[in-house]
Amino acid sequence: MAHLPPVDTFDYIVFGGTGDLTMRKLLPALYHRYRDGQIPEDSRIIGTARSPLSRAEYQQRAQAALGEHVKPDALDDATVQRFLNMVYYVSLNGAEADSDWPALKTLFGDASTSRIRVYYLATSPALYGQICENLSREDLITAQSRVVLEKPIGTDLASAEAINDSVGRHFPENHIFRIDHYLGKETVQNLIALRFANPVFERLWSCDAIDYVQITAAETVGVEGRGAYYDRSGALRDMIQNHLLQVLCLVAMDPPVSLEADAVRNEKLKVLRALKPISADDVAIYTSRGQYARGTIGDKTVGSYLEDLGEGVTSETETFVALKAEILTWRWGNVPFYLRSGKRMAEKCSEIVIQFKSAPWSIFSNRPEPNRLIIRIQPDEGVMLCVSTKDPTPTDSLTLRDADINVEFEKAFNIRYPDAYERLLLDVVRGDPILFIRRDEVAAAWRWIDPILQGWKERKAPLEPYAAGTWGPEGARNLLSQSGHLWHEDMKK
Ligand SMILES: NC(=O)C1=CN([C@@H]2O[C@H](COP(=O)(O)OP(=O)(O)OC[C@H]3O[C@@H](n4cnc5c(N)ncnc54)[C@H](OP(=O)(O)O)[C@@H]3O)[C@@H](O)[C@H]2O)C=CC1
Ligand SMILES: O=C1O[C@H](COP(=O)(O)O)[C@@H](O)[C@H](O)[C@H]1O
Repeated sequence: MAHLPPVDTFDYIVFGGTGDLTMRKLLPALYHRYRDGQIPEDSRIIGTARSPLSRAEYQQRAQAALGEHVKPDALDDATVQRFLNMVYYVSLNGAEADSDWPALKTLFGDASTSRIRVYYLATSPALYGQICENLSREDLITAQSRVVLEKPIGTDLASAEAINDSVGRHFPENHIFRIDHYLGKETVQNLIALRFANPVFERLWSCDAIDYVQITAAETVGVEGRGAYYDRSGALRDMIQNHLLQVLCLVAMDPPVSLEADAVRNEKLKVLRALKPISADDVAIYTSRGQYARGTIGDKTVGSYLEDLGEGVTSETETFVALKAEILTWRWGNVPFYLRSGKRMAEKCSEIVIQFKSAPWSIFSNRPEPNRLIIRIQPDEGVMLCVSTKDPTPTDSLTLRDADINVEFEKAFNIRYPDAYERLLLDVVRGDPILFIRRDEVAAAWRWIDPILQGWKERKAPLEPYAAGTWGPEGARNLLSQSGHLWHEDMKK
């Protein structure tokens, strides 16, 4: 492995330290970076939550989480023990002024104020403002402090603005890191390299050559233990408002003048602001929403969303959304961007499909299929260009056959692909905001999403059931077929 320069010593204070995200993603990510020598031994990871746990009990939970979420070949006892030595716990209600803030203060002790302090808010966003208020009142925000906000920030534009105002009263914008883990995925970052280091693509990257774009994030899991959160959120707020719109921005933005964070964010913002509004009255034309019913995934029969929520529960929350977005710019005139995301779908797969226009004329006995560029975000990260080649069968005519130019990154570079959080957690310590979302981007995304939510609330588009293990409801197919387009559904191709 190449030498990875260590970051400066830090204290990472995770509010929501006993939660699903911390156990499943944050601790394993920090472990991997520690194992690769990027985290100095005198750094500390301080979990906080209301649960009354001793440090030893929290370390046991952390150890169990590593056992469950880190591959065995990356776990060795000595490294795990040294990592656990960095782990602390403070029982604290982040939302209450009279909670045990002195315990946190004592833990900081007389550590130099030049030590980097990261407050990671992995709780409900409704608590972000109060936590920051308490940190400020307790004088725990130093010049070297940063705050990380998990998504989704708010449930609409008004609540997002209120949260951003309340956090912004205590942290300057350049110390606020709004995380979107899709931006930390290698292949999503690779979009910048693919587009702006390879003129062969960028020259074709517009309505001149591109027919339509599809961005999919499909999951086979249901809501698992997160029903209480998810039922108030739904797929549009959980996945589209943040992850898929961010991916859309990277696909659609103009070349930034540099890789300086604001240069990139300015270009993304232009895309968000150029999205054609979908009014509440138009949701039936531009969107499809669904909720999973019982079905089969692989050879396993799984229950419906309502069954997953619990007996006797009713809900109109969407677990699937597809929509047709349009970007009102010269580059993207008349190029639909189809976005879709759902739970309990046929396969776990996130990908971008760039569908090029057909050849204007064919001299062959069969027509060439239009070229298609598939950027696989996960799993099997890679890029595949589908081209027409000569069929090698010795017939009397020159006929065409489809073939793929396929690069699988993990194989090509012979390296374990890091989880998105591994990159992002250390970027916060480095103070590098390029893969984090600026406040105006959050607002622009909600401004576009709000009327869709309103139209759905007014029931202007049906909530269709779809069988678990399929690609979503009929409405999603109709959304494309009316323009003669098809979803890419055989992800292996
Ligand atoms: N889980 C995931 O995969 C993802 C989650 N997120 C976001 O991350 C955040 C956390 O999600 P997740 O981990 O799933 O949620 P969980 O419900 O699993 O965890 C919530 C955590 O917050 C703590 N908590 C609740 N209230 C308080 C309080 N008043 N003071 C201090 N701690 C408190 C809980 O512990 P206790 O009850 O002991 O206080 C628990 O540790 C959410 O914003 C979510 O949207 C984003 C992307 C993915
Ligand atoms: O942010 C979220 O993302 C996950 C999907 O992430 P992925 O990296 O596995 O694609 C999703 O399950 C969750 O509901 C959502 O909150």
